[in-house]
Amino acid sequence: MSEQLLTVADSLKDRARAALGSRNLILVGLMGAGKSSVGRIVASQLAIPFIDSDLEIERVSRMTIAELFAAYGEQEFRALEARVIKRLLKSGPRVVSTGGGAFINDRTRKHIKKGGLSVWLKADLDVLWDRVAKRDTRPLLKTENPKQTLEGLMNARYPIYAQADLTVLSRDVRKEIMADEVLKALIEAQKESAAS
Ligand SMILES: Nc1ncnc2c1ncn2[C@@H]1O[C@H](COP(=O)(O)OP(=O)(O)OP(=O)(O)O)[C@@H](O)[C@H]1O
Ligand SMILES: O=C(O)C1=C[C@@H](O)[C@@H](O)[C@H](O)C1
Ligand SMILES: [Mg+2]
Repeated sequence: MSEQLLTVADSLKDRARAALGSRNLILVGLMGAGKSSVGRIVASQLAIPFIDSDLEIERVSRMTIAELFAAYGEQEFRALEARVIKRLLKSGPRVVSTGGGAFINDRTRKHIKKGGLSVWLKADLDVLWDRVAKRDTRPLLKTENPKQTLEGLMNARYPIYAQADLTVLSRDVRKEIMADEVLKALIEAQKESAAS
């Protein structure tokens, strides 16, 4: 990378870090949108801690998400998810990647709205399907026709994800490029709020 390009990359990180301040950045969106993988890169670029709520739930419960769904059902999982996310957002700045259903739950969505700046990674069905079809660990997709189930979740959930503070289109490009797009959206949002 030339010296000039390095400077541009550095200033993107610095400007995004300044725009975030002490707030948390919370990634929301459907399974496969890239919340966990892109969130990790964003946190590393901003040099702040990264936490994935699904992994944190698995750590505190000492069970996998699939085991939690099987043993206690979705409702209990959502209650645990709400408590874990509330706790994770108590201090900042952090990047918190949430599970796909977190923002859909009313209680969890309130914690997220209060706890920082939310970013919806929005992707189309084919991008999501290509990614989630590679692993069968997602309990909600253990159906006769998982692609159709995913489409149903998109239809039901997209109007709710749209309530996030920012939306970034999750395209079929490298995760690093997606991470840069999140940083740019953060800077733009800060500029707009300073101008209003
Ligand atoms: N931009 C990208 N390009 C290529 N592959 C990607 C990209 N983003 C994510 N992936 C891959 O897609 C899969 C799903 O990504 P990831 O686990 O980050 O999604 P998620 O939004 O956290 O999903 P979940 O809600 O299930 O936790 C992973 O295998 C990841 O490596
Ligand atoms: O979309 C969802 O409701 C889910 C997504 C995953 O991240 C996990 O949190 C769990 O499998 C539920
Ligand atoms: Mg994830």
